[in-house]
Amino acid sequence: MARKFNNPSLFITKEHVNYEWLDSSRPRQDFPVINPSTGETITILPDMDAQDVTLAARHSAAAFQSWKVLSAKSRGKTIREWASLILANVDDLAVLITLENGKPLPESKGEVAAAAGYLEFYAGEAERVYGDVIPFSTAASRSFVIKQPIGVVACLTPWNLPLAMIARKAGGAIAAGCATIVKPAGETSLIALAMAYLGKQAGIPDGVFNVIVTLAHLTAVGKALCEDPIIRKISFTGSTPVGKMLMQQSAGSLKKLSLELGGNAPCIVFDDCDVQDALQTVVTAKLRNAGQTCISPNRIFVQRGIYEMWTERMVEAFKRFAVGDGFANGVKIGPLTVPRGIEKAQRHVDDAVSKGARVLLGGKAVPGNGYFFEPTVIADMTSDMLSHEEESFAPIAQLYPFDTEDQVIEMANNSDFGLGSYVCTKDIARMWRVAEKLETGMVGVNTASIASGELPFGGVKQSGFGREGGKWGLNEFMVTKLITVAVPQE
Ligand SMILES: NC(=O)c1ccc[n+]([C@@H]2O[C@H](COP(=O)([O-])OP(=O)(O)OC[C@H]3O[C@@H](n4cnc5c(N)ncnc54)[C@H](O)[C@@H]3O)[C@@H](O)[C@H]2O)c1
Ligand SMILES: O=CCCC(=O)O
Repeated sequence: MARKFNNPSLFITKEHVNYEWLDSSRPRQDFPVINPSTGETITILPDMDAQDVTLAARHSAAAFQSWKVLSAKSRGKTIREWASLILANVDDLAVLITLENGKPLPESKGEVAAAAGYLEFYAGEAERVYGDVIPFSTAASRSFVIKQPIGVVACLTPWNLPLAMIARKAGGAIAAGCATIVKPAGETSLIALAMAYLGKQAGIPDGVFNVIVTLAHLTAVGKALCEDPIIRKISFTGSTPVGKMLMQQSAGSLKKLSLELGGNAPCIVFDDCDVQDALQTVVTAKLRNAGQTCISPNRIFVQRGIYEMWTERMVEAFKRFAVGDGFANGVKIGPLTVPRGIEKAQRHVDDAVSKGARVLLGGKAVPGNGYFFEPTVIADMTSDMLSHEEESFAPIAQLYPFDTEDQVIEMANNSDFGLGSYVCTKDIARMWRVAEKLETGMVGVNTASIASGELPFGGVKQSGFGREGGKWGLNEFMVTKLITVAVPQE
């Protein structure tokens, strides 16, 4: 392992994965964590399995009993300390993210800051979980509604924002008074283990934040998390097929679920927009994390009057984004995190070309050991193409011409998915009309910054349900209880 860490304890190897509840003497297979820039093994970790889920769930249930009775202020103090430690270790954590996810180091540092931001927000918001007093319909009783933590929560987190998504899920759950079992994507396990280490240093009690790392036992671990009756809630970010499977597997134990599934974000560029600003917004949003975010503009609709000019300028802008190892200076686009991402990107490009689209830039994987895909611009997309149906999750801008507002709303809503969407226009009335008609959980108007601790993140249709962030996100980890008190009249 060539990278030097200021705090070497954050690089957790097989030997250090040794929780109180883990039976370390039981023989386990190992799995490699791979650097997607080089294809090299960063380290190996123990491949945990369904038995470990059972043990972790029991341990969490015990920890929940003492964590839930603390005041929100007291829990918040520990969570804020956790956020401070995360910020204090930003350089090392960013190295871990770049090592296993591949994104450029400055972007990884941004993700560390975002993760701390989620924790800080939830730490404060938990102090504002208010109840209700119901106006009485009979003089003989009074009714109150309170919120209580739901119990043990399983957080299944993705590889694209491997630290921020843990903070957005587990941060909310823990602030609400729950205990958590985090199952990160196996490809990005190291950052989850580092977060657990810092949580312990901050004073998060044993059992409140557990991590199960696995690659080979993914299916069995996912099933065990869904079926264990101790676990009361599943919060998942990932693909729609996996989300549906988890929902089916959770039916027997009737768990509450939040599913943040794939998107297929429409981005509508009207000819009255500020082209320079819009271009910067769309290009930045598209190429963030090499196009691997669920709110990446996937279908970019550009009004006919500016279509050719926009297309040319987008190509020029994409050419300025250097592709390479996320540790190299000046690199703006790292590799795709998983090799299957390359296959999907190529499938989308080839399908579009076969149906008449024009590739204006890129269009291929970069030869070598890393999982790099060229920044790609494709013009003249149509709704019969594969990437109109599903997100590409790659640095590919897909451009569609359109003529009228009504036409583009129909094109944008012609999707099974509904997570993020974007509108670029200077016309305020149009902004409202279009934003209200788009069938998505979130709309960015002249901005792509739509994710932050205080905002409700989530989708509709096949993009799932439930929200993360804000009071909505906290509520996902709570149950509503009615208390009615008899008040006999004299
Ligand atoms: N919403 C997001 O942020 C997000 C994140 C990752 C992938 N995706 C989408 O999914 C597509 C495919 O990515 P992939 O090949 O990694 O997808 P996948 O469906 O194999 O896995 C997605 C996530 O689900 C987890 N997972 C898979 N099977 C599971 C199971 N049986 N039980 C529990 N967890 C399980 C994985 O660890 C991973 O984190 C991407 O191209 C993208 O469109 C979306
Ligand atoms: O990819 C899913 C989450 C994207 C984000 O929060 O910015």
